[in-house]
Amino acid sequence: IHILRLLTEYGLTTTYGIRTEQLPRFNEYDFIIVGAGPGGSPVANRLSENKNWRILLLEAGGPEGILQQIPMLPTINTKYDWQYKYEPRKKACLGLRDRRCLCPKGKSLGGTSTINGMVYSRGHKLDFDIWAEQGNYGWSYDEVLPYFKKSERANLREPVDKSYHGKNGYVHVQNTPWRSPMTDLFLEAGKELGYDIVDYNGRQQIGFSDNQLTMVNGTRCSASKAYLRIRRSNLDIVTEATVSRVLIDDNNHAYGVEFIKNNKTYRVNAGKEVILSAGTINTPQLLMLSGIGPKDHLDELGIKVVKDARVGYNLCDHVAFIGLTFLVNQSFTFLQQAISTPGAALQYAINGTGPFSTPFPGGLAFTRTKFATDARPDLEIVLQAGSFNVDPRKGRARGITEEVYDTVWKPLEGQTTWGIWPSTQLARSKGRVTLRSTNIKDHPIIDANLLDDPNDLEVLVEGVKFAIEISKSKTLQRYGSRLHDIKIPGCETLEFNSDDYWRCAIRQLTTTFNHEMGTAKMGPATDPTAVVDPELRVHGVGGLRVIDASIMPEVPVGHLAATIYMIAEKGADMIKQSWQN
Ligand SMILES: Cc1cc2nc3c(=O)[nH]c(=O)nc-3n(C[C@H](O)[C@H](O)[C@H](O)COP(=O)(O)OP(=O)(O)OC[C@H]3O[C@@H](n4cnc5c(N)ncnc54)[C@H](O)[C@@H]3O)c2cc1C
Repeated sequence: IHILRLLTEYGLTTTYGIRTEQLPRFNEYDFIIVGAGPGGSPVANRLSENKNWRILLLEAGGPEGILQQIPMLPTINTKYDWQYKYEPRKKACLGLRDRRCLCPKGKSLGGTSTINGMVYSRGHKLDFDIWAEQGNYGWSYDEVLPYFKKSERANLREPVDKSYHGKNGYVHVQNTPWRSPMTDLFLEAGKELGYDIVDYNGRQQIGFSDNQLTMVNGTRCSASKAYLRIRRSNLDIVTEATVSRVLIDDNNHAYGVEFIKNNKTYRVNAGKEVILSAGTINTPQLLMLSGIGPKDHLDELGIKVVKDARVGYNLCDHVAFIGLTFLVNQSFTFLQQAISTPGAALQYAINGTGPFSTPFPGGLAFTRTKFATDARPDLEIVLQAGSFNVDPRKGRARGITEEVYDTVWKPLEGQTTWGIWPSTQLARSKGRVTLRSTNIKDHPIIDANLLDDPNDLEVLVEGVKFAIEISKSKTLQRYGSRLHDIKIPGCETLEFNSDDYWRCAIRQLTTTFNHEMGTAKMGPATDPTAVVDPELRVHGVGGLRVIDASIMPEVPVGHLAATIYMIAEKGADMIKQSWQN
């Protein structure tokens, strides 16, 4: 029975098959890795394949929890989440609590892959060719595809371009065992609009698709579940250990880290390298606390400058709009009330299938708007088979205020709805992460600067129009699909459904897909904005690499984790090669 297996694996033990130590067993390791997300976990696994090396993985959070294993259950805003927020700005997130978009980040073994939406989607071919053109040797699509495949263990329904997928990797990629009827209608509407139904990780990204998800046997497959359930005596994993800085000697060489556990500070040495995989927010925080960052900012805080570098800049994300709701006459969508039945729970408990086995019942499509400048899709739409009226917690989790909920969604309670979240893929607005203080426990300042570039807003307006076209398709008209027309607070004076109305609505109900990236940008030494080189070594500092979402020089299309697994697999190989020579 599924639930018994879950309880055995995740509920009755504390380490879930992952061997952890209370404290490092040695004073020195060959490699110290900071952070156990999709960046750090694969690196710990691959480096410990070399039995002659001792590896230490330090993670600020604890082990994953049992609830994180059940895809449908939301786990953001819990102890497994750092619960960051963006700074308020004048151009986005205006209708949200305190005018702040939320920035959840996973805090446990597995990192953000334990709280994410589980969508497995790679960047577009051209994304990586552009990285390579910028002087990042080794990162063209043809060179990174083998690493995507190396990380993946695919078991997918058709359509699937088999030659693009891996079968023997650690990350399980599957379709959800249970599919909402709304997904089928979405795909049918896509066909009606002239799109192909595609494997978006294969030959062609543009088209409509069912989700490919990082999951196995109806449960979440996080980075730690994938890569750390190995028992190797040369790999020590210490949880609840928050690294507070990298130790760097007078020759600008990293020789270890300082970390805090149970209010005590410890030091541990790295004979070969320290690898930062603490994610897009915490990696720049750690770099800056260690003296690697913009000189003026470090001076302000009295931090001794080791290397003046553009750390924290280039913050980018896929910005999205969450205010689009459609109504239908028939109850074919995913009603929370319907799935929270004992029957659905029992189905999951026994077989690991049914609605509980899906993180969000939907599908997605990539397309090019009139603003696209090259072959890449600049718009993604994600189907939500049920809007916030179906599950108000989801709205609150995105920062929707009670007042906005009561005005827009409360009148729809009990009715059948669906929604689409359009998202700008090649977002041009750039933000920045800075330190709030020199204390590791203080949340960094995250100024995402969303929708600063008008292009990002206009692509979303196109996304809204595309969603309306889908609603107008014959397929959905059979169910009387229509746009919900209660105006979003803050935009009442504008003509409903005009471009200006949508511009206003998007600025009110903004979100991101929480694909924050780019704050320790990869680039050659000739690029003054680069923090790490194409082999992920920090420019100007020896013995220190960054392997996580922060190294991405430009925003790729799609969701992020698949690309981070690729970066980690490739990064681990580069480390192995450099120590073999
Ligand atoms: C709500 C949400 C939904 C998402 N949905 C998807 C999706 O469907 N598909 C997708 O591909 N991506 C999704 N993402 C994004 C994706 O999960 C992240 O981009 C990815 O996990 C980032 O990997 P990372 O290794 O760079 O960092 P993280 O996964 O954030 O891992 C960093 C790790 O470092 C640890 N750490 C941080 N600071 C320290 C320190 N000082 N000392 C020790 N340890 C530290 C953290 O606790 C964490 O475990 C989503 C994200 C969110 C928040």
